[in-house]
Amino acid sequence: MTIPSFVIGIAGGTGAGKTTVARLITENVGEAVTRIPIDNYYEDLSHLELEERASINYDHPSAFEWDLLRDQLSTLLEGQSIEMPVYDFEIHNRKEDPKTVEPTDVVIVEGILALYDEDINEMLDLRLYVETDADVRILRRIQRDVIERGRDLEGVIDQYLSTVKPMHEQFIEPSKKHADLIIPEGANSVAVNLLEEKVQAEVGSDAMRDWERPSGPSAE
Ligand SMILES: Nc1ncnc2c1ncn2[C@@H]1O[C@H](COP(=O)(O)OP(=O)(O)O)[C@@H](O)[C@H]1O
Ligand SMILES: Nc1ccn([C@@H]2O[C@H](COP(=O)(O)O)[C@@H](O)[C@H]2O)c(=O)n1
Repeated sequence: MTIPSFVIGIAGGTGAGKTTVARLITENVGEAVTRIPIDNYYEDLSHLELEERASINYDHPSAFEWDLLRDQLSTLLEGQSIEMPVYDFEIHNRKEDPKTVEPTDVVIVEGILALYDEDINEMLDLRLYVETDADVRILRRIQRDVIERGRDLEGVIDQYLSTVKPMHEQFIEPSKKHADLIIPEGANSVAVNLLEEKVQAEVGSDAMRDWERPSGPSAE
């Protein structure tokens, strides 16, 4: 594999289609891709009761453990494995056991604030922002949170109006200015096909990577 990996950041509002885009652009390259959902880097809140954890603002940048994400991403880019935390949305906390993640040719860092942090942005080779209308996103979110994340309708609506929407406007939408590409309507087939080709090229041609990177082995 190539070191450092080619790193793609995928940001966008809740329900925009980030995970779907990440899945579609990597589905033909097997294990050459590692996905780092930044949800896994929500602060460890084991010291709080479940009820207190449920009322945290999870859309504010302060909800994330950025130092850990920065450290683990750089470790991965140095070619070493990491013990990535794994998040459980039903208990609003990390699961007990982390997951061992090995370095791969392509790494995808995905989450609402994937383009927020300056240091993380510098580690990204390609910055994507998935843009989908707010009404579509909230409808998707209601469906997902109720079916998959053990929430009730009233709670999803309250959370959306009190934190999700205002934080989107304050932090997530403005992070779009860091994007190299904006993908309208999420998984649109033209964008997905182009990005899929890019991912396959990164997995398939180590030599080209070295040409492209000033800091790559051939530049030394
Ligand atoms: N382009 C699309 N067309 C229709 N449904 C989509 C599209 N993209 C995503 N979805 C659906 O919307 C929901 C949220 O998508 P997801 O990729 O999980 O969003 P995010 O990761 O941005 O929160 C999922 O149920 C997914 O299947
Ligand atoms: N305990 C938590 C943690 C996060 N959230 C919400 O998840 C959203 C981000 O995930 P997406 O897949 O939608 O991008 C974010 O908007 C948080 O509000 C939560 O509800 N509970």
